[in-house]
Amino acid sequence: MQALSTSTTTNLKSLVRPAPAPSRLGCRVVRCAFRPDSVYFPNCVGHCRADWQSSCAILSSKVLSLEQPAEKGGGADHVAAVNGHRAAVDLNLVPIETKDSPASSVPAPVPQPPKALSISDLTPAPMHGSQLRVAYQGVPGAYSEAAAGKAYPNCEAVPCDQFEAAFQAVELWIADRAVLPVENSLGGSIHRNYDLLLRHRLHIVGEVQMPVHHCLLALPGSRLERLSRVISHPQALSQCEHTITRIAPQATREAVDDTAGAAEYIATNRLRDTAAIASARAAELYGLQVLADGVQDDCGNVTRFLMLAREPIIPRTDRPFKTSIVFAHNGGEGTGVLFKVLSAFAFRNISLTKIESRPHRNRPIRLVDDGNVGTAKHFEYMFYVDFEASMAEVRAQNALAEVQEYTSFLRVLGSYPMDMTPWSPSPPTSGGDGD
Ligand SMILES: O=C(O)C(=O)C[C@]1(C(=O)O)C=C[C@@H](O)C=C1
Repeated sequence: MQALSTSTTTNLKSLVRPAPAPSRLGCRVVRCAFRPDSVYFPNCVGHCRADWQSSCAILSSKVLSLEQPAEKGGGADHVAAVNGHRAAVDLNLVPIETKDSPASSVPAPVPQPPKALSISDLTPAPMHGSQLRVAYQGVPGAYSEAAAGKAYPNCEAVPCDQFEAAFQAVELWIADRAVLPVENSLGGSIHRNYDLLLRHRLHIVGEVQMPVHHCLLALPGSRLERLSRVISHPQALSQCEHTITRIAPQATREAVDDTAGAAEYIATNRLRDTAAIASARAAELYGLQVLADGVQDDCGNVTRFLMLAREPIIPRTDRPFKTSIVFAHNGGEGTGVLFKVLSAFAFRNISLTKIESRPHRNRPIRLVDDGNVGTAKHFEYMFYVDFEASMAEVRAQNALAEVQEYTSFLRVLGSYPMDMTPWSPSPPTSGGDGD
């Protein structure tokens, strides 16, 4: 299957069924300060549907945690019930950019990526029966496709040419879920997806961690010493940097959209001097030979993927949960805000598993006139934090209520079960682990 592209999802907007809106009965309509184009209802929960859902998830979780023991046999996504009350933590504070997304920070691919799928090749999701459709970035054989299969066994994986297309596929009901990488143990964070999480209104409903075992693939008969070029996803290139320098020092590296797409490109264009870093499955799919197996720089190479949906899940307390938030604070509110935020978790014994900062695109720079010493410029940031607690827990609700006091906006991206599957590093093989 060819990959779904952003432009085709945009064209489909007029064809897909819009998400149902919350009832407006009895509510006063007000313009949102951050989003003048949007309306919200002061006596209802949330300024817009996604906020409303996040708030409802928290409210519902409070009801669950107070009134009844959590149900057994979790894992499935449950749609949050609406209870019509105002959230204790108001989550309607995030400015959303309305402009088209800027160009990716990833350098433009040198080889042409696989041709994007025409939208007419996809049936909109509401008609597709019982099989869950899961959008991922890449083409068949990509690690993200494998992650989609791990997250949702027996799903129909829907390839998308860009991360943004995967978000849109879910928003436009072409897919039911998206599975997207956010961080890798060697390459670090996939910043693009952090930015897109904020720009779009999907909810994190789960996570999966996948060991990533890379191979160096080329046309049958190719030789390592004759390679002039190695192409792959930028993350994969960075995860294999030292190994490739060691085994093919003469080869230049070029970034393309995904690992399996690199393999497909070599096969389609019969490129004898080029190799791809991709999975063994990509070698099988595109008829390539494995020149070196296990070319990642460390055998403990693992990528964490998030599962995204239109609806949040109701947080529970019968299994370990993680919650992801994003916040920003006003520069004028004094120093130590980050310290105060972190202490709100520390005092409640809540462990943080990740903290990430990204430029605050709506307000990138703060000017500070510091007495007679001139005007100082500070960069402004959005902070993303993952913590080990469920929003169904009172300590997490209290921590967030406190965080809200220190911040100018705050959004819960999702409260979801932690991936607890046992993991062991991939065995060392011919190519990798040489350092
Ligand atoms: O190109 C792929 O195969 C992907 O699924 C993308 C991706 C990533 O973005 O990190 C996923 C897992 C690996 O870390 C390498 C690449």
